[in-house]
Amino acid sequence: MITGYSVETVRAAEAALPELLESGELMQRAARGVARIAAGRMRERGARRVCALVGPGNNGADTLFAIARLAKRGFETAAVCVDTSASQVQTEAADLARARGVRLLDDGPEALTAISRAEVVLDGITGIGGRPGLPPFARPWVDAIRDRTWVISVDTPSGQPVEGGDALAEAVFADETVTFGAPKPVHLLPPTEAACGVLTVIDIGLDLTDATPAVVRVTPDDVPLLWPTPGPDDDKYSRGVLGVVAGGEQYTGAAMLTTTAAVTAGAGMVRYVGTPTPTALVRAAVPEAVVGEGRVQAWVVGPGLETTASDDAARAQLDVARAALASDLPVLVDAGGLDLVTGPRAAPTLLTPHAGECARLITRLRGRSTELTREEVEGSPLEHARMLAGLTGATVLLKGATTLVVAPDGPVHVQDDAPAWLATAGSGDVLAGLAGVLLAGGLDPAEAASLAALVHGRAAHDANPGGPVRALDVAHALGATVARLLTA
Ligand SMILES: NC(=O)C1=CN([C@@H]2O[C@H](COP(=O)(O)OP(=O)(O)OC[C@H]3O[C@@H](n4cnc5c(N)ncnc54)[C@H](OP(=O)(O)O)[C@@H]3O)[C@@H](O)[C@H]2O)[C@@H](O)CC1
Ligand SMILES: Nc1ncnc2c1ncn2[C@@H]1O[C@H](COP(=O)(O)OP(=O)(O)O)[C@@H](O)[C@H]1O
Repeated sequence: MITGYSVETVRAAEAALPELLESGELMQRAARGVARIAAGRMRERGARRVCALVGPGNNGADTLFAIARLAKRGFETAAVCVDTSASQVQTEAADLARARGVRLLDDGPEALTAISRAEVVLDGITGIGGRPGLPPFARPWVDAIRDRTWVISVDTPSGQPVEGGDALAEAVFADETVTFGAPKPVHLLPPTEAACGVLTVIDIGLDLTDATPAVVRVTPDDVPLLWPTPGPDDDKYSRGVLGVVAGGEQYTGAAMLTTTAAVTAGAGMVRYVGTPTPTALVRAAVPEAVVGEGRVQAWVVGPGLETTASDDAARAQLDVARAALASDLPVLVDAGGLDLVTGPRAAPTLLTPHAGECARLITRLRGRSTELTREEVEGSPLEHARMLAGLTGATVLLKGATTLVVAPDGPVHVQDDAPAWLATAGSGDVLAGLAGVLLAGGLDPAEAASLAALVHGRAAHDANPGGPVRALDVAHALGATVARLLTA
């Protein structure tokens, strides 16, 4: 599991090491880590010239100490500084850098030339003390960086919101970021994760074992710990029966995709409730599924569901969907089912909208005439996932290139496991069946959602490594993917 922490938590962990903090040892560990990564990258790229951008705080001091180390390793070094008399540590760092042969430059044309000639730039303008927005003094510096220059941000890409939020176009977009102690929200959350590039975490000795994370990402190592694996005393009922209310006369395939995924992912049993055409399809293609109502441990309501029922069969299916939502069982609500959500439920609830569905549902629940758009949700996905979780009291899995899982309380879960090939019709139906199995197996909605997103993404890789996938192949791959992750 990868855990990210808020600035407040990281600062508290630093403060718990007063000797290392005051002696400057933490900073030296940070600088050593940056220099090691930068030197390796320069050798790899055959680069000679490196230029540091040095802001006024400790982030700038880290970066000066790091470039002093790079000078000692024989690279051609320069540092563009805003004010090295800003603090004692900056003055010390600047003196050391100068003594090691780093060319220290104030603002001006010479500085801009050094930046544009550099093959590698170290961005030390601001770190965790940075407020969103690039400091005005650094704008010309960042503008002077050429496209082909490799940018390494020290701790955080300067100007981007450290606690996560909208990525700012004028701020730094790094090729890689070297952070200290643990990732911060900016490194793990969309859309700012993209501004960090490749992330390396340097261990500087912070103890965060008892700290509460702000962001969590489930990794393959977690699968054996979290996946509901049957024991010798289990039977199909004790493993969890999943009820699926999906598909209609228009979206017939959704029923088959969701039930296939549920069966392949290892449900004890799947009960399917639908209208005649998808029912016939499920009977033919998923013989393991049991058609009709019965006792279940959790429900998936909504893939391909038509909520404007036009005949008795569709109305009967909708009655089951509404009864599931009114029950005290865990329910995953997807696609058409989201139109049936009216407010909080008492039982565990997982909503799985994509950005457009999220926008529609928020607009309806807020009851305002101003319509929230898909683009607004895509631009600020975390904000809107939180808004929907707040409006419904449910856990929200917001789909997209990066999957966000937001519960009404607790850390944000963020999964980034899928190839872009997974953006294909029907893959959301597969995710619903898979996550439903985990709900029926007793996982809480946030765990079920993030584990499902991980396995869904991995199964897409496994279905056709490096190439296009169809949703049904992802569903068929689930069993082998789970086995691989359980036994790795
Ligand atoms: N603590 C430790 O032991 C360790 C910490 N470490 C390092 O310390 C870094 C944190 O250092 P930090 O606290 O000095 O803050 P930092 O990120 O340099 O920025 C503060 C300066 O920037 C300015 N400023 C900010 N935003 C601005 C804006 N938008 N526009 C304009 N100005 C802006 C701000 O101005 P002010 O708010 O005072 O007006 C202030 O001058 C951390 O990221 C890591 O690299 C490591 O060595 C490991 C051990
Ligand atoms: N660019 C992308 N990269 C990786 N996965 C993506 C990308 N775009 C969408 N996805 C994933 O594809 C799935 C699409 O779901 P959804 O939009 O509900 O499809 P459908 O309703 O057709 O089944 C989600 O799991 C989503 O997270």
